[in-house]
Amino acid sequence: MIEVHSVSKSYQQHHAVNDLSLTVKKGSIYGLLGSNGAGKTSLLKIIAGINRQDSGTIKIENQIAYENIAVKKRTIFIPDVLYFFPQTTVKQMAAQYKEFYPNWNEQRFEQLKQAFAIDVTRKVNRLSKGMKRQVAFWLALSAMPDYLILDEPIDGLDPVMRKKIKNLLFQDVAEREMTVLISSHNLREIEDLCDHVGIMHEGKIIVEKEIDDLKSDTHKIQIALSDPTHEEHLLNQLHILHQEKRGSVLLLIVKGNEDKIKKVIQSTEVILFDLLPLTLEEIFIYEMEDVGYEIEEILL
Ligand SMILES: Nc1ncnc2c1ncn2[C@@H]1O[C@H](COP(=O)(O)OP(=O)(O)OP(=O)(O)O)[C@@H](O)[C@H]1O
Repeated sequence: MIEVHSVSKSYQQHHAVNDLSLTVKKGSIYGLLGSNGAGKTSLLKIIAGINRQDSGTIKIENQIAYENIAVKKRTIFIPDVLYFFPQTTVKQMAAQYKEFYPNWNEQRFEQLKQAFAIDVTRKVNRLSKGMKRQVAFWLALSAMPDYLILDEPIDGLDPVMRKKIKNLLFQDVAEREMTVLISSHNLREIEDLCDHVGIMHEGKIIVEKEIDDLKSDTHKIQIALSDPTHEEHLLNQLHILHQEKRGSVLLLIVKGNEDKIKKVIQSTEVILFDLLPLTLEEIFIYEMEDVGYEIEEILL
């Protein structure tokens, strides 16, 4: 489990991370979303133990992460800007990883040759941007980390490779409870990957949700009342995130338990009542509206 408690980090006068707390449960995939400059990289570098926070605590499995070799041997951070030693081949990088990471799995490295299909004798710095990223994943997944921290990992990968890497991540999460924290500025890009999503803005988490809860807890409803004078009474009984009127039809985004919502609506006479599914993007649009933010200004 990764526990971030009240962490702040400033550069000169600028608060990159501002009193931020979050928890990533063991075996889950947490998507950290936010616009450019929201503070994602700053936070990930602190969690990975590369930079030190000004205040607050970071614990990985109850241990302080900063300068903790035991934690670092089980954690891999793939940064947004990759670095490989000059003149080093894929094979030489693998040998260095093998030396540092005690769980390095040579058999897996060999197996993944089929997925990545890059000649191991090639110098990594001469590979294309997307191929370098593939090598970073190849090495990381062969090191069998318990914690994988990924900063904008999908950038530069083609769609086939994205799918392959997502499947490999799912496999490691399902089979050996690897914990993944992944940053992105694109909700659509990671919505099928994560079980938790947090949206970061100006150094803070402004909305944080478990995807299954979110999907089962937010509903799009179309309704037309037999007697429009009952509208106010009905709306007062529901937690409404958004409402629109199209003629006599009300379009509502409502939070809460589906059965309870149905019960409330069925206590009023209706001539139309539909409960429709919502996309994750729609859910976030309304959730953020509810806390006073426009998603378009932060993510899209
Ligand atoms: N080393 C540094 N020195 C000074 N300011 C920094 C430094 N690193 C980050 N910042 C500032 O902290 C803020 C957050 O930056 P950060 O890179 O964490 O954001 P981000 O959410 O990862 O952005 P992006 O999506 O563009 O990568 C920015 O205003 C940035 O200019």
